[in-house]
Amino acid sequence: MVAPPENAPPDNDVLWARSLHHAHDGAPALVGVSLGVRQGEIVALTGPRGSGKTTLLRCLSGQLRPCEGEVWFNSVPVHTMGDLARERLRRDRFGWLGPEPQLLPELKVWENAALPLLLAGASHRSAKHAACEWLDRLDIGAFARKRPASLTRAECQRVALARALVNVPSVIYADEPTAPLHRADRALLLRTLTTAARSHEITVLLATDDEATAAAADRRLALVDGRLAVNGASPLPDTPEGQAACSLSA
Ligand SMILES: Nc1ncnc2c1ncn2[C@@H]1O[C@H](COP(=O)(O)OP(=O)(O)OP(=O)(O)O)[C@@H](O)[C@H]1O
Repeated sequence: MVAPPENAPPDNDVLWARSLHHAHDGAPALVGVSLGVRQGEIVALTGPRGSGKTTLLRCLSGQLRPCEGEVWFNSVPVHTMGDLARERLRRDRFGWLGPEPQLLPELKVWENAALPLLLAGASHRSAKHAACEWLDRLDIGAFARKRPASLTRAECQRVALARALVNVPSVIYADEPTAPLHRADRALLLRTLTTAARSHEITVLLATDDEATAAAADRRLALVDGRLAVNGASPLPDTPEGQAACSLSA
C-alpha cells in the first residue's frame, strides 16, 4: 500500500487549498487563502471587482501556479505538478466556464461542445453524441451544425456550458458565467449548471457578484482584498488560526 504524502489534506475534500498567496506584477491578489470543498458542493465565491475571485479560480484549477501555498485535488498535489500533468488534469477532470464563451469560430457548434472529449481521444461518434445531448438540454440542439458566428451571445454561452459539462468533470470553475446575460438567459444557464451538478455530483465553484446567482449555491465564501471573510466578518489574518477558521470544511 502506498503511504499518503506528508501533510496531505483531509481525504473527504475534493478540492483543498492551504495558505495561497499570489501577486500580479508585485500587487497582491490572494493573501493566505485556505479552503476545502466537498464533492458535489456548489460554492459561490463572492466579492467586489478586483477582490481576487478569478485569481483564486485560476490557482485552484491549475491554470496559474500560486506564488505560495498548496492546492490539492482528490488528495493529489496540483501545486507541484508539471505543466503537462496540470494540462491533462484540466482537460480530463475540470470544466471552465468564463464570462466570455471563447468558442473556436472555425468549428461547428457541436465540435466546440465536444472539444474536451475529442482532445482526450474519444471517438468522433461518441463525442458528437454526448455534445448533442447537452446542446439539446440547453435548447440549442438545432444549432449543432452551425458555426458560432450565427448564434447570439447568450446561445454561445450555452455552448460554452455544454463544453464544460460534456465530459462530466469532477469540478466546474464558473467565473461570472451569467454576467453578460439577460435575466431569462441567466436563469436557464444557472438552472442547467446546478441541475447537472446535482445529478452528476459535480463540484462547482461559482465566482459572482450577482446576488441571484450566488443564491443558487449551497454555501458562500466572500473574498475581500484577496482574503477570505468568514460568515461576513472581516477577513482573518494569515495565521494558523486564521487559516483553520477559513477552511470551508469547518
Ligand atoms: N493578469 C493580471 N495582471 C495584473 N494584475 C492582475 C491580473 N489579473 C488580475 N489582476 C489584479 O489582481 C487583483 C485581483 O483580480 P481578480 O481578477 O482576481 O479579481 P476579481 O474579483 O475576479 O475581479 P473581477 O470581477 O473584476 O474579475 C485586481 O487588483 C486585478 O487588477
